[in-house]
Amino acid sequence: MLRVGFVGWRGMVGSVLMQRMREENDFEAIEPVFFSTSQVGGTGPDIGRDVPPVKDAKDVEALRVMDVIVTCQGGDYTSEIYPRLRAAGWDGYWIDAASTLRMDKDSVIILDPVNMPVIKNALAGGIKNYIGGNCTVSLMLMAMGGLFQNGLVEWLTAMTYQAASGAGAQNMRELLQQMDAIAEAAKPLLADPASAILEIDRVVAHTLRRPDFPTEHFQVPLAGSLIPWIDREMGNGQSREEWKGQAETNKILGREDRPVPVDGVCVRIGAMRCHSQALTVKLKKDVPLDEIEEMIGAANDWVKVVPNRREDSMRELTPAAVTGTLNIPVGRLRKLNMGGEYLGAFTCGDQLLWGAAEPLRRMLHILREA
Ligand SMILES: NC(=O)C1=CN([C@@H]2O[C@H](COP(=O)(O)OP(=O)(O)OC[C@H]3O[C@@H](n4cnc5c(N)ncnc54)[C@H](OP(=O)(O)O)[C@@H]3O)[C@@H](O)[C@H]2O)C=CC1
Ligand SMILES: N[C@@H](CC(=O)OP(=O)(O)O)C(=O)O
Repeated sequence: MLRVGFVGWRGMVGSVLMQRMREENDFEAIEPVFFSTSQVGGTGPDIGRDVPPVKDAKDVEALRVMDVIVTCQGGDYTSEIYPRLRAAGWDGYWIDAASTLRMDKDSVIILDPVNMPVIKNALAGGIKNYIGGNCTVSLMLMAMGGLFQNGLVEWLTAMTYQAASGAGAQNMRELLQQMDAIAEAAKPLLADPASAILEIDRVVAHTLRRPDFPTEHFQVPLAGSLIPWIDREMGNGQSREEWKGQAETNKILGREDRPVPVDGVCVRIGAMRCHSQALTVKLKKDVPLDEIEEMIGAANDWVKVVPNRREDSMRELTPAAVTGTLNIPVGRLRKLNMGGEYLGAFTCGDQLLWGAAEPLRRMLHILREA
């Protein structure tokens, strides 16, 4: 039985991972050991049976006896502990949610419904590091995998609508605090059906600009607004989130030597945990729309083509419909005015599931079967 160390299981991504592993009875087939940087000696998560007390996540000797380490603890932890572990001779499998090791030549970015052959090749070649991809990239590829599989994508742009959860748990809380502050300010006027809408709007705008509006984590209002920048500046006008689009897509697909151009604008909006994306795809040839829909819908078990109609789009293609599920709806599919080779699409996915925890859970399963 594989001895698997879990680090970061108390965090947001880690909690979703624990929940999914319980749902799929994954703990039955492994010997789990739980680690923490702050709860040493405490009780591990409820997995339906007794587990040993929580161990120190910085104790290299305790980590070294694991066959596999799964970490959702964050990039700083990876940077500190991973090199020490390898330097101590540890030869196990490292499965990580953080971006630190993603682009290393000794790492594979895991998204098995899209790149199982890349993962299998890497396992056969002795690669030991398997890293979850950026949530936006993983969700785009789960949606558009069929077009990539069929070699139809000349280039792709993504205009994103990214949820607060991508910035962390504290940011999700702050989004709700911001919503609450706005609602409180507008309440008296809202209660009066005769109040003027422009007066309500004035109060809301004033509230967003008040110095005591809660912006400790986002730095600016997100509720009632948006933030057109995610992650740090790359120095060429791109944000790091936008840079990951091309870099990670091509690494996942195993085609870094002949990359498909991918670029766009990444924007934070006031959704809780679902990232949405409006995509423009330049196809290599003018393929009929019904064939495109078939390719997209057949690519994996979770993607679903939503008919390009108002009612279906409003009901099925939204964060409200998708949150907490593994579904990847793709809709608004149509040829754009630019010509038959230009495809418009819209997709939405839970960034804590396919965007973070699920590829890690599935990698563990792949290792068990190997
Ligand atoms: N958030 C996201 O959407 C995504 C995140 N990732 C990556 O996953 C990693 C972790 O992200 P995320 O899960 O958001 O991080 P969190 O901040 O939610 O959790 C990280 C760690 O913080 C510690 N912690 C301190 N206080 C608490 C508390 N009150 N409740 C729970 N944990 C606490 C825990 O470690 P300890 O037990 O040691 O105290 C926990 O494992 C990052 O590298 C991130 O880049 C990847 C894809 C998406
Ligand atoms: N950057 C993503 C979340 C994230 O954690 O990405 P990455 O795993 O690439 O650091 C967002 O803000 O929505």
